[in-house]
Amino acid sequence: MDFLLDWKSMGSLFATIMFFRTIVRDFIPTEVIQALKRFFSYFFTYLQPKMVTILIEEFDITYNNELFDSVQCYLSSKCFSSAQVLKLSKPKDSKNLTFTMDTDQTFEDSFHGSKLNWSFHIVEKKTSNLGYSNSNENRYFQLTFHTRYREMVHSSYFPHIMKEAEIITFKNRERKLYSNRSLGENGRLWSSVPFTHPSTFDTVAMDPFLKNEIKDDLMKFVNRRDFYTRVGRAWKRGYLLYGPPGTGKTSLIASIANFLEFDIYDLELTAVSSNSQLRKLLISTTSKSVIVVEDIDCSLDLSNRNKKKEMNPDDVEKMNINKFMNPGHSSFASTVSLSGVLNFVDGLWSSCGGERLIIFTTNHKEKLDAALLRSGRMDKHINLSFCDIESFKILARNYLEIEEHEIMKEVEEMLGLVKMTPADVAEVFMSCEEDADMGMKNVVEEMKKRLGSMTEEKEEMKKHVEEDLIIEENFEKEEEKMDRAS
Ligand SMILES: Nc1ncnc2c1ncn2[C@@H]1O[C@H](COP(=O)(O)OP(=O)(O)OP(=O)(O)O)[C@@H](O)[C@H]1O
Repeated sequence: MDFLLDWKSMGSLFATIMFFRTIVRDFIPTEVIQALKRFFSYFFTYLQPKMVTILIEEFDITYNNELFDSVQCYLSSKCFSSAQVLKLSKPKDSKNLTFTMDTDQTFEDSFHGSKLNWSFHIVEKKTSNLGYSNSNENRYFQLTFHTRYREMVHSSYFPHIMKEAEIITFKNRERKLYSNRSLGENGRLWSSVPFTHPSTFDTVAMDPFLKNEIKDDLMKFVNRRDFYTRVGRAWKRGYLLYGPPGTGKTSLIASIANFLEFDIYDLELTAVSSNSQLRKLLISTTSKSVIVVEDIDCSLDLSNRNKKKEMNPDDVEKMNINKFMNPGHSSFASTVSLSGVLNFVDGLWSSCGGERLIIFTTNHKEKLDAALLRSGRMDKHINLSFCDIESFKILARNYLEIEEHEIMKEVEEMLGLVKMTPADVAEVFMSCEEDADMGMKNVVEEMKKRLGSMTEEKEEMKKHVEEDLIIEENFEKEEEKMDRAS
């Protein structure tokens, strides 16, 4: 019954509509109907939110779209919380797993209170081989947002995405240790392995004040990009680490690279044949890198800037061929000059604005040319010296896991009498297999042994001096006798 009633009311409704439609058609002029239609269409369109859509394709006609990569990186760090289907991967050179959105997935981002909708799509390409990519697919991100956010998206949101992506990429990458020791192999100038040296500012044994000073200096350096641009200087800083062997120069370099999360370029100057090759190597360095030249005094004859190479190019060529045929041979002729090295230190050849820290190490600072040492080239001279009690305590903490010990006072007194490098102390501790008492006892014994041999050496020297004096006296007496006789 209800069913029948329903059908009846439907029929009467339909009849009423038809009746009104006829009245409207017959009695209202067409112009008024058109105007009403326009009004309603405008009214409903106005009520709907006005949206803007931006498409970010992976490849433009001729180039790889970097913004696509930035968006991908940015969204992969965000979409885990809300997207329903995600792809998981581990990119090369990255230490972290990466999530990416799957096809046709959507993600809502919010930025400064505005809602922004992202989706990811793949479509088949209609034309092929025109663009940068050889792939048959066109991958793109679609961003949809209200038109009132147009300006904000352009001026703030995209720059924010690019900055975030840069930070994420930087944090995710595996840092590299680059070395030019395999120069020439595989046609590459640098070979690289992930950088995993464990030395940090906590483990390196040195004066705590100096340590903090270095950290502050490094932080100031990396945060002063605008300053370097303003004053028109290359964004680089030069450190000279000097001191006896085994005092931690290499360990400090590793700590600095770990602290800044920079790559390390280990530049072997003796394997670089010319200034132009040095320039090529430098241009190939990436930003955020530490370029290290160890034992600069042994690398090249850098003591005199004006010294001219007298060898003619044919001799140089012959010697270099000889070196490659016989790697142990010492006659490899490098034409890298001091002025070439100074250009390198001055940042003249650095191709882009990224920050670079140049570190030279030497055991003999006095051998280096003053031009190399002046500030602006070597901005900071860091002296790493023999162990004092502060450095010793850091080593004891690292190797033996102790802060204090009953014979620490004796160690302090002994350190005032004998010279022990941190490497010497570390060596003794290494052999004690973390037995703190044995480590401390052995180190004191080692110091006493050294003190003993120092005393013996002194005695020996004293004896020699006394003998020389006696010989001299005898000689003078003989001369006097001969004078008197004549
Ligand atoms: N200051 C230090 N702090 C911690 N460990 C150190 C320190 N100095 C030396 N060592 C230990 O001694 C070893 C050799 O030190 P390192 O190579 O850093 O010295 P270096 O001054 O660079 O020597 P060289 O001038 O011979 O190259 C390191 O592996 C480290 O274990």
